[in-house]
Amino acid sequence: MAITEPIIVSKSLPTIHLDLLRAENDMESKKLLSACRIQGFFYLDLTSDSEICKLWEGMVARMKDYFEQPLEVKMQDSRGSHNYGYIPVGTEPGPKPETKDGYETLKFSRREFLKGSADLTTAVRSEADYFFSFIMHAHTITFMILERLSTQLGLTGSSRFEADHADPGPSLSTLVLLHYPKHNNATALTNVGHLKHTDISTLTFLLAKQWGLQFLSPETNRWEFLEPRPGHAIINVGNFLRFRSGGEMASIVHRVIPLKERQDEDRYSIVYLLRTNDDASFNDPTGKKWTAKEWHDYKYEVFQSPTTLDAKGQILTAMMEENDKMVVREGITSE
Ligand SMILES: O=C(O)CCC(=O)C(=O)O
Ligand SMILES: [Fe+2]
Repeated sequence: MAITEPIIVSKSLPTIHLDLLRAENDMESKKLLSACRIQGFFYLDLTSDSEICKLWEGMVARMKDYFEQPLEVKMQDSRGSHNYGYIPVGTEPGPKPETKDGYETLKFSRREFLKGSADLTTAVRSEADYFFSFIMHAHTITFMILERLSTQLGLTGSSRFEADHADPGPSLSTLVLLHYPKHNNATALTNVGHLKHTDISTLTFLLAKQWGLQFLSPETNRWEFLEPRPGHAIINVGNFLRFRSGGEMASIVHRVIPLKERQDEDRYSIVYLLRTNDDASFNDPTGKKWTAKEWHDYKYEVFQSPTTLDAKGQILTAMMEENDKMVVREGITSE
């Protein structure tokens, strides 16, 4: 896939400044809303927040230490859950035919942390304060972005997006640490990248220093690489924000593909998925009603059963690969 396709780097993503959003700068909030409507992805400049930049470094160091361990040690952290514990490489289908995914993950749900749950693995418990501090930062930033979006749209009271994300209502907000091991030149490429999908989230906060992330640009209809930028997160709109905004916000299909045919360095990405309370509900584009929890569970079921993938593949992309490009294009032409 990577070898036959040209490398196209996206030039369209806007950069939003965290300090201006925090200061409730109206122009910056307007830029934010426009990015969520048109591209569905944007860079968030974090350089004004030395604490989160420092946490990013510390998280990567801890990920390296963790993932370096022998597989049998990491497998002791396997919990058979989508929200906490270890999952080895090759558990889900890959982006290329006949391949499996090329990443291993360690996940922790925010709720398990808040509860002090015994399900948290030893590896997580021993660094609990550090990981929780990262979750709190990522949560506060994504929550603040939701507030700015609600205000820009003139939403009030229980119709504001934050209302569906209130504590202590249970939610599946989760921190996912991903390691894509570099490819050995001698072996067949059976484990590669990350299948195309849209996110089961309201907003996704992603930190990565290595290339690989692509989105299906709604402006050009092409797969474009998103350049990793130091000091910048990549934020994208998830399914819930798209559905709850009546399709006004774009939850865009993305995947991970090595820049060259073989990935020549280890790739580490840190993903915080801000999710709604489990009982929040919405209608999908076909009009079917779902709770957030039902949508989460069903989408994961499809993800993990390659036999139903073709038939139900649209669920993975939230039925949007074709539809949404049209919605977004209409959005652009009507402006
Ligand atoms: O690893 C990445 O860069 C992307 C991961 C991703 O899309 C996800 O976890 O939803
Ligand atoms: Fe994703």
